[in-house]
Amino acid sequence: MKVSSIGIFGGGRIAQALADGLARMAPDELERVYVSARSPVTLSHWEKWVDRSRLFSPAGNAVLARRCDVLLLSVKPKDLPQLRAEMGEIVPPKLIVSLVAGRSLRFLEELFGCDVSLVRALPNVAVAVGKGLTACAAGPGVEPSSLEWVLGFFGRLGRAILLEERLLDPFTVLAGCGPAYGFLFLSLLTEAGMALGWDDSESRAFAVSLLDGVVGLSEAYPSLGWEEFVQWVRSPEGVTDTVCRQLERGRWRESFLEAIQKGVEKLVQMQKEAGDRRV
Ligand SMILES: NC(=O)C1=CN([C@@H]2O[C@H](COP(=O)(O)OP(=O)(O)OC[C@H]3O[C@@H](n4cnc5c(N)ncnc54)[C@H](O)[C@@H]3O)[C@@H](O)[C@H]2O)C=CC1
Ligand SMILES: O=C(O)[C@@H]1CCC=N1
Repeated sequence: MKVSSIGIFGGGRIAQALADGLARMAPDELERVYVSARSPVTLSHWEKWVDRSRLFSPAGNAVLARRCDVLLLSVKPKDLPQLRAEMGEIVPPKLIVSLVAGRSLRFLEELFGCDVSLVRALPNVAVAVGKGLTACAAGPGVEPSSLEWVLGFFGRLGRAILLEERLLDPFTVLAGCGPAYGFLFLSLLTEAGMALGWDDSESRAFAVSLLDGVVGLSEAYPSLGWEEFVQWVRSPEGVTDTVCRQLERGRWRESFLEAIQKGVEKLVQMQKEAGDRRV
């Protein structure tokens, strides 16, 4: 599929992560990007990536929808109907790529009609550094070359995989939201360091080095299970053992797994409220 222009509708957090990733990993791609956003402040951020002539307010959404080959939707789920109305007539061939969490291909098909190609892509913010994890699911009738384009686009920003659509919601909670869980853990490590007497920036640097070491070890010993890694450090009756026992008494594992389940329930509830029948 030949793509000359990519319209990004909604230039917020995930779209800006994409732009940063493109600037690092595929700067040529930014030359064909057009963006619309509601707030002038948001648009002014985009001036570091995209020429001002390619930045639009929502009043330009119809122009963008006409002009661009790929229409990438990155507004909040609740803003999708309004955006659709502003986009006006969509004349095929167009490839619509929706990053919107929890809005099914069926819902999008009802919104945009069945004569456009629809792909859902669920990235995470690590696309900003070329380490994203993005899952894609294609609507019926999407040309293999269009799907290949989407996988290639997100593949340049990390890892891109194809999933059955029914797995996109669990994937959203695990991987789309996942960076937040990692940062929560880093913040906890930092807080612990500060409680033990280091200042904020030293503690933060320790926390990052620690996790970097953990990732390095997991890559160097791929056959070891997570529990084996823990046991490597957790000498019986030792200090790590004492800390781990305390965490286990606080049911931190159960609490985390229950929280993930709550995330899935939240997506289901959001879909129901929007009248989106589940896939
Ligand atoms: N933030 C993340 O890590 C991820 C977000 N997503 C999905 O991406 C979508 C966007 O999320 P965020 O970037 O976090 O939200 P955000 O609120 O930061 O960005 C949304 C942007 O869309 C703009 N917008 C709203 N209506 C518009 C319209 N009619 N025309 C033009 N711009 C409009 C808003 O002003 C805002 O700048 C959501 O549907 C979310 O589920 C998916 C994966 C990861
Ligand atoms: O929190 C959210 O709703 C979005 C979806 C994935 C990451 N952020």
